[in-house]
Amino acid sequence: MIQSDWLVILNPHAGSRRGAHDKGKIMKLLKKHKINFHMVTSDYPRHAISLAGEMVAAGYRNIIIAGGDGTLNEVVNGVFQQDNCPPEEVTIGMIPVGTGNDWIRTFGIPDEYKKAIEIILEGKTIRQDVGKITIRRPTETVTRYFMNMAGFGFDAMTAARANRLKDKGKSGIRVYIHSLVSSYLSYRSRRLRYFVDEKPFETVLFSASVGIGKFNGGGMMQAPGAIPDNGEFQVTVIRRIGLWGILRNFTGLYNGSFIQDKHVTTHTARQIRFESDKPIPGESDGETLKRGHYTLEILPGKINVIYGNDRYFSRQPHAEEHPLK
Ligand SMILES: Nc1ncnc2c1ncn2[C@@H]1O[C@H](COP(=O)(O)OP(=O)(O)OP(=O)(O)O)[C@@H](O)[C@H]1O
Repeated sequence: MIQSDWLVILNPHAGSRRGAHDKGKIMKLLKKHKINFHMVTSDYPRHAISLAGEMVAAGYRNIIIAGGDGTLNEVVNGVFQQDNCPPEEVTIGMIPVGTGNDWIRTFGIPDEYKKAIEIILEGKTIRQDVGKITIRRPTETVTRYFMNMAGFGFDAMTAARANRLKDKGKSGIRVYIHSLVSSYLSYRSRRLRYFVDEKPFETVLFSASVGIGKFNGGGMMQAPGAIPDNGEFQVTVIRRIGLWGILRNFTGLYNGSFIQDKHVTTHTARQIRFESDKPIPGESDGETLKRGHYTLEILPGKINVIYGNDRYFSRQPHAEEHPLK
């Protein structure tokens, strides 16, 4: 039976355990705003994947995520791995509890519980594109989905280090700055072939980002041209670059102007494939990926999300409204 209540999936670990600390506060705010809901919590890493699948099977179609980008990523992977209902029938709202909270930046949702809940009540939805990653490894092929951005090379090494710091209880922008500096000291750029809609390119890769949303790394605009409902990724490829090059572009990373640097190439793509002799590190929505050869495909207009403002949308016809029941 289809449930009319909201399902709230709360990650107690998000935001360096802000989820656990603020659980009561979030429940109180939801009740105050007269939102009927059933709350479940993720008890261990990746638990939200199976929870989302089970809860969709139990009839929930409207899901509020109280967590960060990693929790959103897990829930969407759960929605795509089940076959009880098409992802297009699921609507996602976000109460940002994470550290970076980068997905909300493209969707005009403030990093504040009360305002985020008011936006959920307003109920404006758009069907956003979803990224599908296929990782080919010698022993297996793995599929993952993402909602915001995937990164390869330096970006992924930084994300992995940031996750380790978060696990140690560190929080805030310092997590990203610390990870950036320590990754730079140990990272080596690698020769890499990549194919944009099958057109071949070769580079010595420092870092690559594949964006549906524009931001990652706690507010860096790594894919300034990404539009979440236009059926295309924006791909940003940074060639080998020295320390001075990074420092010179640091402000530009936050306002997107770094893409004008001579070390940077951008593409729009429906599919992108990365191949290297030694697999490069990868991440999607900040979650570390297994290493292998990566193929990323865009799945246009696949899941309904509640947004605050539409300034970054294409407003193409497939960005249809999906009224909440
Ligand atoms: N009960 C739990 N104990 C430990 N880790 C958990 C638990 N539930 C979920 N996780 C893990 O918590 C991690 C972090 O979640 P999330 O990404 O939402 O928060 P964040 O890292 O603080 O935010 P952001 O990604 O926006 O920076 C995820 O990798 C998830 O697998």
